[in-house]
Amino acid sequence: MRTLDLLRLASGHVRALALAVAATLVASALGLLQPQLLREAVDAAASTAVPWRLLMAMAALFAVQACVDGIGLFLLERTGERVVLGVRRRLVARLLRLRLEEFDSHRVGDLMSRVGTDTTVLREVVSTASVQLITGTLTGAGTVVLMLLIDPVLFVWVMGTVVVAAVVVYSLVGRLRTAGEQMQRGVGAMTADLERALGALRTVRACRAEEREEELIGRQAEQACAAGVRAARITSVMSPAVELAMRGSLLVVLLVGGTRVARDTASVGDLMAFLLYATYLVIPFTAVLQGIGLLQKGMGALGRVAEAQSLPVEDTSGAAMPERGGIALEFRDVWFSYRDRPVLRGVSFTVEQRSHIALVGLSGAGKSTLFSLIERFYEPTSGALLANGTDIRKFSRHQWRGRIALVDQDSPVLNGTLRDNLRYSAPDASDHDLHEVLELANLDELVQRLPAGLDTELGERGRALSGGERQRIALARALLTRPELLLLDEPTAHLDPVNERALHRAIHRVAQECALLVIAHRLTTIREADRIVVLHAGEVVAQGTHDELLAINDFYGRLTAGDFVDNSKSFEAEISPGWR
Ligand SMILES: Nc1ncnc2c1ncn2[C@@H]1O[C@H](COP(=O)(O)OP(=O)(O)OP(=O)(O)O)[C@@H](O)[C@H]1O
Repeated sequence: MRTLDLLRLASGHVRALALAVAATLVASALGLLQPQLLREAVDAAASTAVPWRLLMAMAALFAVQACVDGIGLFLLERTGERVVLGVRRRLVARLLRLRLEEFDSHRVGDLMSRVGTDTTVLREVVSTASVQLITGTLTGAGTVVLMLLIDPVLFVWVMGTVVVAAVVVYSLVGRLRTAGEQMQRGVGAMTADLERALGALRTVRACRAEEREEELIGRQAEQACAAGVRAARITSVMSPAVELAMRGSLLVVLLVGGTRVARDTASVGDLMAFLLYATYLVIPFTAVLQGIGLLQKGMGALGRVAEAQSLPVEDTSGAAMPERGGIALEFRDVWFSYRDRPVLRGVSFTVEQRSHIALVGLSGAGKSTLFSLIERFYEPTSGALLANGTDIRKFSRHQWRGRIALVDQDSPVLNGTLRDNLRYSAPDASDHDLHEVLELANLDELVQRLPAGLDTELGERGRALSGGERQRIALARALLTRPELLLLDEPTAHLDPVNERALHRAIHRVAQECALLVIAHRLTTIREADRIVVLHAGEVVAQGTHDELLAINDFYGRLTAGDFVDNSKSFEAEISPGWR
């Protein structure tokens, strides 16, 4: 099965590979001619003068062999790189499109190590193991035939020792493969942990956890090392066994062949040629051995690459959306579970066109999950989300996401300039559009302050910015697509009162143009809304305006008595199952 996968890897590169293997084979064949010439030269030198022509031919043969060998090697390395390029591109494309559930059950660092380390092992299989196995086998076979032709009796002696080595190798190959697999898994786990720790470096430092992390990641590295050592142990048994067989066979050749020459039953030329072939046999034999070892390691890596390549991706099919004109979104009896844990239970509410709806509820009530369902990161377990009456599952995800925009709580800023960051959602936006949304998000002052304005590099994940600035950049980016439905996760969380008021004005202006669904923690944000949906433990427990809810819902009153973000802990403690 995996061998098939391996062959499939090489498809598309068959010509280049065949050319490379052919060059290496020609080089090997030229090498095989050399002992024949030597034999003739030695036997001729015994009776006549030094045969210069033969010696010149041998020198030329050496030179041509080296050139052809070099060309073959280059072609192979190049093909290896290209095969890996293809694998990496396919893998990256796949990982970027995986269903979000997959990231709940796979570690990002481990997936990354499949693109980096595992593909590097694969390159070795393609560029080294393939030629080692093919040319090693063919050259080995050619050498064997020539040895048989020169002296069959000597050959049988030599084979006796070689068979012993072959049996040792065969018995160890499976274990080498397992060790290779374990090593790659260890490297994957180490990369995943390192990625996690570096991604949260500030927390690591603040918690003084460097040593603990070092210990943990070091342990993963040790596991990879232990598997590597196991592989080395197996190889260390294999290699001396082969070497012993080789040296033994040389001794046998010298002993048996020497006796035969002494008794005049074979010529010195025969013995020298045979001896040279016997030493030459070491090269293909070792090559095949190393090729088998590499192939086993490569199978482990291939397994990991193939597994990542087969993870399910988001379905991109679906009908085109109708012309723009505003979205009215309806949640109709939506149920949803993360794995087997129900998080939303029969949620129903509507976001009318150009309306402004606030979602409130305690931490863990399911507010962000509602956003994930709207973005179609996950699908409801039952029930449906309808846009202007049509189930959103009917539309292509790509088109649907083009009509809505999401500003998350962590508002990530990507690497690059401010302009790159803003245009991330709308690559064709003009500078005029950019300035419009910058003004809307109250960012013009920031642009003036930045040394290179829109072309200032923001650093990885926007480290040079404050939380509020990052949030407003995320908002400006979202607005640039002119969404028909804007999802905001507590947009004023990081803002001071001045900026908060400015952002509220911005939101108010945006709300004239599109529907707004806002996860709100602050009273000021809640009050802005046309209607408030109160969510508790995955259920909509009340809906209405601020004043209506104050009158009818005791929980809502207590929830909004202060800025309940700060008081949520005491609310949670107070709330009993019968609070409604
Ligand atoms: N990827 C996930 N896998 C499993 N459970 C999850 C996942 N994401 C969220 N949950 C769980 O689902 C529940 C609802 O989470 P959600 O993030 O929607 O709440 P929230 O109301 O947005 O909370 P907050 O205000 O704290 O952001 C929580 O109990 C949370 O533990």
